[in-house]
Parts: sequence; C-alpha cells; structure tokens
Amino acid sequence: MAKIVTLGEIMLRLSPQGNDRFIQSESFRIIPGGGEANVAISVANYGHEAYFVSKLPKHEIGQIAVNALRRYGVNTEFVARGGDRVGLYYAETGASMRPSKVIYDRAHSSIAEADPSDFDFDKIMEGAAWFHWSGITPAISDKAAELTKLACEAAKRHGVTVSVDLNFRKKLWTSEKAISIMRPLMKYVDVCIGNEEDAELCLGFKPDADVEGGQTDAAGYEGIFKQMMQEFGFKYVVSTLRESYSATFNGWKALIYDGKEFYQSKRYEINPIIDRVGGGDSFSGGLIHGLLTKKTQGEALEFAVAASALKHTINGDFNLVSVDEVEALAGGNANGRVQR
Ligand SMILES: O=C(O)C(=O)C[C@H](O)[C@H](O)CO
Repeated sequence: MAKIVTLGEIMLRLSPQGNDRFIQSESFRIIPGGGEANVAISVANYGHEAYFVSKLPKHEIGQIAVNALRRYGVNTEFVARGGDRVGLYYAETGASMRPSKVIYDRAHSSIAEADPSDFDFDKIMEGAAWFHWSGITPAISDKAAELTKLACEAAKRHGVTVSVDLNFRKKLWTSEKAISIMRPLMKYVDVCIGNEEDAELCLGFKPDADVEGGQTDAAGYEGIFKQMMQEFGFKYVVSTLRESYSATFNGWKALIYDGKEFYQSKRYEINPIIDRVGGGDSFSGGLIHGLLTKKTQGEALEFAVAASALKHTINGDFNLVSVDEVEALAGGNANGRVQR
C-alpha cells in the first residue's frame, strides 16, 4: 500500500444532541474532524500509510485531536506541536426544512499561525505516492496558504501525485481572494475534485447555461470539465453530484473526466442521511484509493462514490469503512441485512 500525505486543520466539532438547536443545548458532543484529516483516516482504513500534516497545541485539548487520528491508524509524526488554539466549530443538525448550521471559531488556531520552519516538507514527501489538500487549508490564513504552496512544491520535487478538493468555504474567504490564491496553485495539481460551484468560486469558471433548478446535470458538467482540463492540464477532473429533489430523495453520484472519456457512476439513493459532514472527504479518500489501485477511472470512481454513500450513514466526520465493505456496495452485493 502507498504512503499518502494530507495537509490541513483538524478541529473539534461541538454539536448539540440529535436535532437540538444550539440555543437550547446544555452540553455539546465533541467530534474531531477536518477536511484533510478525514481523507487521511479514510485511506488509513483502506490499509495505506496515511500521514496527516498540521500543527496543534501541546496541551490536552490538542491531544484529543492527535489521539483521534492515531486511533484510526494515521501517522502523526509530522503534526507539529505548539501555539495555543485548536480550531473549533459548532454544528447544529437540521431536520426536514430546517437546514444544518455551522459556526466557526477557528481564527488564530495553531495551524493558522504555523511557520514554514515547523515542517520539513522534503522529508514529509520522501517516498510518498500521493499528496492531498483542499481549498480549506489556504483559506484558513495567509500563512497556511504559504504552507500549502511549499508542500505542493515539495510534492512535485519528489514526483508525488497531487490532488485537491476545491471545497469553497464562504465563511473563510471571498471568491475573489480564493481565485487569487487557488489559481496559481493549480499548476501543481494532477487530480482536481470540485463541483460547479467550487469551480466558479475558487477558479472563476462560469457554469454552463443548462443549469436546471439550481443544479447542473451531468451533461452540464462536460463543458466545465473541458475548460478546466484545457486551462490547467489536470490528469483528471472529478465531481460528486447531489440530486436532492425533495427532503427524502438524496441521490448521490459522481463524474470523472480524463481528457478523453466522461464516466458517470451509478447513483445511490441515501435515505435517511445520518451525517453528511465529511461526505465529500470520504469521496476524495475513496478516489485516491481507487486511482492508486484500480485499472480504470470508472472503477476508481465507483469505489469513491460507494465509499462516500456509506459515509452518509455514519455519525461523525470519519468514514469508518473497510475496502471489503465498499467493494460489496460498489459490486451490488450489499443488501442491508444483518451480516452474520
Ligand atoms: O469546514 C471545514 O473547514 C471543515 O473541515 C469541517 C468539516 O470537517 C469538513 O467541512 C468536512 O468536509
């Protein structure tokens, strides 16, 4: 299996019980998570040598996050320790027509204030097959954006495949700022993951005209994918596609383009959704495993979309599933019966 490195922030998610609102809560559950940490845990579950790179305080609250990574087999040797703050976010789970809500409390976290001297990126990338980051990392702070660039440069020096999940977060930066930082970073990227909204807000691509009811259909993606490929020369452009036409219909599928063929995965109907946070990250984790181990882009995508469909059934950010469980779903052998 391969050495896979991810860079970003792991936070503590503070959530009310069940569907309670923030203001009626007397206690919050602590759930560790963060885009790139979630990807590291996914690939560790698939048997890879996963390394998460970040900075966390030395105190016990920082240790909660380190322990969460170690519990699932992620190597934390390159998590620098120091600074004062672990990023927090509060997440309220919606119900029916009431949407879920996130409030960040992450400014001045240790990773937001980390310095290049906290990391030896050449050592980190040595022997790695894959480096993954997301648009959340450069959005955290200018210093974190600089770290992202240094990590990408080191990855390229060591011949490491680089993937990005564009992951636009409007509470962290504006589209103008995102475009100015993200576009120059695309020259390091081999595999670009993002929906049409991310492509517009992070990279400045305008969606095609055939957007129906606010959702671009699979055909509408072809134009955007072609433009992205032409401009940045990615090896693959990939997107998940949520088809939610009602509160109970949660269609979930994905698309991949290698510059020659568009492949569209099968669609899963996920009902009920237990926790959608981390759904995109579980897709990225599955895609990395798929592209590293499968023969075709189609097989890789089917693995990724099945992995992320399963994530929606699990509480917390992490996709705690094995290769066999994902293969069973992707291969049509999962029937929801008790496994004895
Ligand atoms: O929004 C973020 O910055 C997070 O990393 C929180 C969640 O873990 C992430 O959004 C899941 O993809």
